[in-house]
Amino acid sequence: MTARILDGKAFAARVRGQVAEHVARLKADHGITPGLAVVLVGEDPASEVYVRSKGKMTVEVGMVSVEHKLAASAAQADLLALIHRLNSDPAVHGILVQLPLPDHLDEDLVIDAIDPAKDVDGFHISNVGLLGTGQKSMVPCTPLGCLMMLRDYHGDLTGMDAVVIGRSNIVGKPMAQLLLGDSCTVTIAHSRTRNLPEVVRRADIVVAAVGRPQMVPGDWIKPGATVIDVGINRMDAPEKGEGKTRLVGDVDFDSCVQVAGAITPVPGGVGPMTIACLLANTVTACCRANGLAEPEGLTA
Ligand SMILES: Nc1nc2c(c(=O)[nH]1)N[C@@H](CN(C=O)c1ccc(C(=O)N[C@@H](CCC(=O)O)C(=O)O)cc1)CN2
Repeated sequence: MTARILDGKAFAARVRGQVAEHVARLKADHGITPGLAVVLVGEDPASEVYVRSKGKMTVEVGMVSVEHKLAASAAQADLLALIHRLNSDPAVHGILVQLPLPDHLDEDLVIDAIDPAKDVDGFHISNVGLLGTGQKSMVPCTPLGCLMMLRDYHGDLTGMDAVVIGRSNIVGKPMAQLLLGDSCTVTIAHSRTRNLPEVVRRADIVVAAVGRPQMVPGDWIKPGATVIDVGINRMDAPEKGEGKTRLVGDVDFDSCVQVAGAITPVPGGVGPMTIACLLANTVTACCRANGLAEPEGLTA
């Protein structure tokens, strides 16, 4: 058996199309244009690429994009002052601080300075608590994208056994909460989990988010299971030429694709959904701020 490949690039394009339609309606019916502010501190090359893509796609769906670039040496007080300004700017409905931050900045303090209603990353402690208690919240973009893909493929997830490998605040924990919210039986596994292969073999849904290249081999996967690969690991690829690299996920695609029922590739799987869901969250935040109906199918 060869698994069905879940095409995140095409799915993300559809989500962006839905966002664009909603933005057009907000403008036409209410004269409101959603605005997203992205803050980049320093010159991490990958972060620069992601921030550029976010700005470009924000404009493409008809929203206003504001970018703030701070030097790598920026003081915490200056970053917090910028966030406070954005919090009180009525034209800004979503605020995102690109991670990782330089080491001298306190990530928790910075994230918790963002107005929870504008926290389109869903990382603020208030949103974490709301999600954990099953209340309306802003939902982290990558797990939201995974959930959308799973719902699209399976329809109802009720009663399915899901194993999330990885316990990060950004992906593993919120992913587990979302799957629980959809009535899956959820296990969070991690590097210290005993008998990890056996635990993973029980799962109808495997979400791999550990940040270890190709860690999950095909013989850990139950035949027919759905495998969602959140890993984005850049590896040397001398076979492509000197100094060349390639991206691999946290699962060994070549062996897993032979056993799984469905699988997301890397690149082109979950990654593109992250920015699509950021745009979806910005429209949701804008609607909530204005007391308007939220876009259907774009929230958890
Ligand atoms: N504040 C945040 N910081 C970071 C987040 C986040 O959600 N919020 N996530 C990641 C980076 N990220 C967006 O910021 C992101 C990562 C990957 C992709 C993506 O489309 N990946 C492609 C491959 C791209 C490539 O060739 O390098 C794919 O998987 O197909 C989009 C966004 C960390 N920081």
